[in-house]
Amino acid sequence: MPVRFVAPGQLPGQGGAVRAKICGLRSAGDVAAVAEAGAAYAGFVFFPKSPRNLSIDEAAALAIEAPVGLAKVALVVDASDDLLDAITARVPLDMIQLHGAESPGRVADVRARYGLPVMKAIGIAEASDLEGLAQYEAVADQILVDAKPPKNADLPGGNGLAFDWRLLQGRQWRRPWMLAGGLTPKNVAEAVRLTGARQVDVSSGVEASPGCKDPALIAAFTAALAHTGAPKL
Ligand SMILES: O=C(O)c1ccccc1NCC(=O)[C@H](O)[C@H](O)COP(=O)(O)O
Repeated sequence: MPVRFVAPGQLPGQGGAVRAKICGLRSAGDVAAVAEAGAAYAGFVFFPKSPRNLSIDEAAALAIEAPVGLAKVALVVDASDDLLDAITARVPLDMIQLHGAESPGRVADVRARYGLPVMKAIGIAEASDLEGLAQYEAVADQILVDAKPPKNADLPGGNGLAFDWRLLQGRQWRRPWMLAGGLTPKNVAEAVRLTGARQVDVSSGVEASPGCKDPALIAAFTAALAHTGAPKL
């Protein structure tokens, strides 16, 4: 499978900056804060149960005005082709994030149908959860390694929970990947140090309340990446 989306400095061993994805943006102010902080990716959530959910029209307006160079990611959960058709028709995107129980076959289908890089989220709570990762590395452009949600949680992600980062130590990766789950300005440098992540994703940890991003926390989050031993973006 050709890798269609590999930004400089993201493959293991290549060095470079640690890139940040700030997920769950809902306003032009959020997008401006993310761009100002030097984040690499902006995430828009299409999941009605989420406090970060936004309509296709709202996302289109934000994405169209986003600065060049800020990668726009649509996050969906077990989305139908109809929903993805509607999103991709209106919202200028750089990546689709699949955050449900999508099979490897579904990941491959989405990638082929929309011609966009696909990032598959995998929930981790214990070592055995890593076993299924390889089959997604074979079909996805990137992997989002996130905390597994608690049983009966309303949200499959964005719960502000961390997992044991030591589970990732020494792992060989076949694709660019991002670390997520319970990251904050206070703990992200340690998380990067322990896992070797070159990309990190955050939502709750840069919010004043669920769904309300705090520009100061966003800036603190990317500033904290300067203390990871890699240059800030
Ligand atoms: O953020 C949401 O509301 C959400 C809803 C449904 C599926 C996934 C969701 N978020 C996924 C993300 O990309 C988060 O950034 C990631 O899970 C980390 O979240 P957090 O632990 O809150 O930083």
